Parts: sequence; C-alpha cells; structure tokens
Amino acid sequence: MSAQRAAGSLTDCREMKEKNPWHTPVTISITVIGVIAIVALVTVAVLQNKPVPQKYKYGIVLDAGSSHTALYIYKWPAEKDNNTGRVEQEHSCKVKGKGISSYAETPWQAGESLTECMEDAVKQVPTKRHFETPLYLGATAGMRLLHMENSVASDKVFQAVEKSLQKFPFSYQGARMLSGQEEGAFGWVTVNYLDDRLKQGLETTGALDLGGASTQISFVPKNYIISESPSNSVTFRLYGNDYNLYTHSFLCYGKDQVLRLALAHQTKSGPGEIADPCFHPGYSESKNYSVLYDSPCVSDRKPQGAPVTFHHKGEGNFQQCQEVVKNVFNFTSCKYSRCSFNGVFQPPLHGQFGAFSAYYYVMDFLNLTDTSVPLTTVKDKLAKHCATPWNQIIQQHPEIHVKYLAEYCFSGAYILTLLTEGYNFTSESYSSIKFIKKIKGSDAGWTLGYMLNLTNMIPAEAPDSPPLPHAGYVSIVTVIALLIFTLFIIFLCRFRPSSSKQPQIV
Ligand SMILES: O=c1[nH]cnc2c1ncn2[C@@H]1O[C@H](COP(=O)(O)OP(=O)(O)O)[C@@H](O)[C@H]1O
Ligand SMILES: [Ca+2]
Repeated sequence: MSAQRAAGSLTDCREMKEKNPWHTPVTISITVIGVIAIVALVTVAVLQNKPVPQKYKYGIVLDAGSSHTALYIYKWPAEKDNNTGRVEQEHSCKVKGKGISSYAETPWQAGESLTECMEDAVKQVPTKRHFETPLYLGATAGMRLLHMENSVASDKVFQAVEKSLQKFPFSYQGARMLSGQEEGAFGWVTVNYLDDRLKQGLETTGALDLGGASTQISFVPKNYIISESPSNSVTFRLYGNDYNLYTHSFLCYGKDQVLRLALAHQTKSGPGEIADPCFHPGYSESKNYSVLYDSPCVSDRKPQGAPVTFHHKGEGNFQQCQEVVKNVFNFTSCKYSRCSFNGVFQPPLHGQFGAFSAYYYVMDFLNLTDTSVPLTTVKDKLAKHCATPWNQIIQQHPEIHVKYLAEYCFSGAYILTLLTEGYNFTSESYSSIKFIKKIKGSDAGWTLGYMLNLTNMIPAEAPDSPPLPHAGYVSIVTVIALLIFTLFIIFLCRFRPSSSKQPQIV
C-alpha cells in the first residue's frame, strides 16, 4: 500500500512540474539560500568540533628496589579529564649500580646515583610540562630491611635521595617506603589497568611479583566473605566496581634473600666447604661468612666460630636442590582455615595470574615461560639445566652477567617450589599463570598503579558515557543536514508558491 502511495506521489510531483515548472525566481532563491545555509551549518558544526592536536601530560615514578632503581615516565592525553585518557609508559631508565639501600654507609651516593636517569627524564619530558609533572620515588624491600636494621641510616638515604630529586625541574611529590601490602596491591592495579579489566568490570587477573628481597601475591578470591586475616585484605572501589583483594608480601622471600636463607641452612654448622645441589657442577667460589649473614633475614643464624670464608661448590642436582629450597619454608603452623606458608593466611587460588619482575627474568632465560607445557616437563628441563657443567653454561652465554648465570638453577627451583608448595598451584592451575614483562608496551610492576592512585586517575565511580568521537559527530551532522535537505525538496515539490490549485496527495 505505502509503496503504491509513494509511486503515486512521485507521478503527481512530475505532473505538477510539467504544469507549473519549479524554477520560478522565488523557488530558485529559496533553494539557493537553503543549500548555502545547510553547507554553512555543516561546515561550522564540523570545524567547531575539530580535534585539537594531541597534547600529553606526564608523570615520573622511581622504583627504588633492593637490587636496583628504575625510572619510569608515564604519559596521558592532556585534554581528556583525569578519567578518560589512557595512561601508558613513555620511557624507562635503569639506574647504574645497586639499589639505594646499598648506600647505607655513603648516603650521598644514593642521591648521586639517580642523576643520570633524572637528566634523561629532563630531556624526555617536554620543557613546558616540567613544572607540572609529578615526580615520586617509592622504595621497597631493600629499604624495609635497612630500616629494620638501622633506621638512622635509612633516614639518611631518603634525605640524600630527596635532596638530589629536588634539584630537577619537576613537581617533586616525595620519596617514601611502600608497605608490602601497597607493593602487592599496586602491582595488581597496574596489571588490571593495563589489561583494561577495571574500566570494563571484567574478571580480574592476580599479580605475582618476585623481587630480590620480597615477593608479593595478590588476587581477588572467589566467594570472599570477611577475610580471616584483615591485614591481608585491601578493598577498592574502581570505576563503580568493588574489589576485595587478598594480598601478601613475604619479606626475605625475594630471590636474593631466599638464596641467603638457603645458604644459611647449608652452612648452619659453620663448615669450610658446602656442596650445593642448586649450583652447576664445576662451580666453585670462595665466599665470606660475614657477607652472607649481613642481612636481617639471616643475621640471627650466623654460626658461632665459623671460619672467615667457605668454599661454595656446585653439585647440579635439581631433586636435591628442591629439598634444600623446601627448607626455607615453614609449613607446620597455621591458625587459619588455610595457609600458604610461614603461618600466613591464603584463600584458595582463583582466576588467571600474571607473574612479573624476577619471575619473568628467570623463566625467560630458562625458556620456560610457556605454561601450557606440563609441570613435569618444566621440571625435567630445569633438571637438565642444573646438571649442565658450569664452564659449558659460561661458554653458551658469554653476554649474560655471571652472577645471574650462576643463580638461574637455584632461582628456577625456588620459583617452582614457591608456586607449587608455597602458594599451592597444582599441575592444572599452573597453566593459569602467564609470565609477563610488559602489557601493551608498559612494564608490569607496582609503579603505574602507585601513580594512578596518587594522582586520583582511577575514579571510584564509572565516568559518564564518553563524548562522541569526531568522526561520529561529523556523520551525525551530515545525516541531519541531508534529511533537512530532502524534506526541503519534498516541500518544494508539493507546496509551490506559484500554484493556487494544489492537487491533494492522499
Ligand atoms: O636480567 C636479570 N636476570 C635475572 N634476574 C634479574 C635480572 N634483572 C633483574 N633481576 C632480579 O630481579 C630482582 C628485582 O628485585 P628488586 O630490585 O625489584 O627488589 P625488591 O622488589 O625486592 O625491592 C632482583 O633479584 C634482581 O637481581
Ligand atoms: Ca621490585
């Protein structure tokens, strides 16, 4: 019916045109004015909404870890409000030398050590943004240990670092020690922010961080009622969603301190030589007792009457190494419904996990980042690596630092034991772990989460629906203009000003 009616209307329009041509002076003038008005409307509307060239804001975070310090520069679109622009890593710089906690005796050098990377940051951030760029330094387990050992020395290191950072043209926001809980929680925020899981309210990924002096596990458990252990629980409201996060940081369970624990276990009777199954056959080094025991993680275990040095020999036996590593964990006491180790509460594991920092370095070197490979195969491969003679290992990897090279067997064994015996990953759930270094170009670690939190860049509530992109805006204006134009033409066809007798179209 409607098709017939439309066909009828067109015929009427044609007939009318024949009787009364439309191109009278009045209709021509109206049409020209109409077209000019529509073109002007579209042009003005489109030009007004034209996107300005992208400008960025910047933020700098220094990760003062136990083994070294790294500087990260983040950037995000300047014209968007806090909440809509995506923050990404623009640049990173590895500070030469050791972590700031190693400068306890010469604190000024801790400040000095940061200069090179800070000068690099001055070049990386556009000059006109310098004064408004926030600069943070967060120190982790190395400084926690120094603080426990000698709080005066740790204060002096912070003062030296502060003095050095204030010399640069950025907006200095302070240097402080992060608690283990913050370190774990901000690592989790980083991973889930970069994966866009928070904004979209998707199921979150757990975060596993292995440092040199501490290690963190953080995840949202299934059916998390009230935590049996409030100190392990952190609640967040992000983009309108509530998260009850379980997090724990094990001080002294970073891979460098755990090696001390394992060596302390093997040298408790103060021998002159130990045959270590976690080092390669042919490995042989003279080590100093006082250096080994110079850490609050092991200082109370130093054997009485031990010689000055001991001879550290490698045996390369993965099975025995696992036994040595197991000794650093205490599985006996648990006052909660369930524990990981050392009497620490841990709810059942849930979801996918991202394992970064030293987890990645070690597993990447060992070619074991593929977690779809069965755990038994992973162990077989590691056993082969551990049994490889030390001179062969050095020959095969001349580019790798010998200290790292010597310790990959131990570190691999520790990682597998920590994950399976410590955190209770099974042969099945092991495949839910992904060893990662970066996510979409930004390093996985606590620094991004720390900055997002301090700059209030993740809102508690979901932002209003984002403004229409420019292309969408142009399309809508064009469609409306075409619609107006069509209606105008129809209007001209049907109600010509010159005709007195208009046929009625039904
Ligand atoms: O290339 C590498 N191979 C092996 N281990 C590495 C490499 N780069 C860094 N690491 C290790 O990663 C760990 C980083 O720990 P970090 O310095 O962040 O300590 P923290 O988080 O406990 O304060 C250290 O054990 C360091 O030796
Ligand atoms: Ca770290």
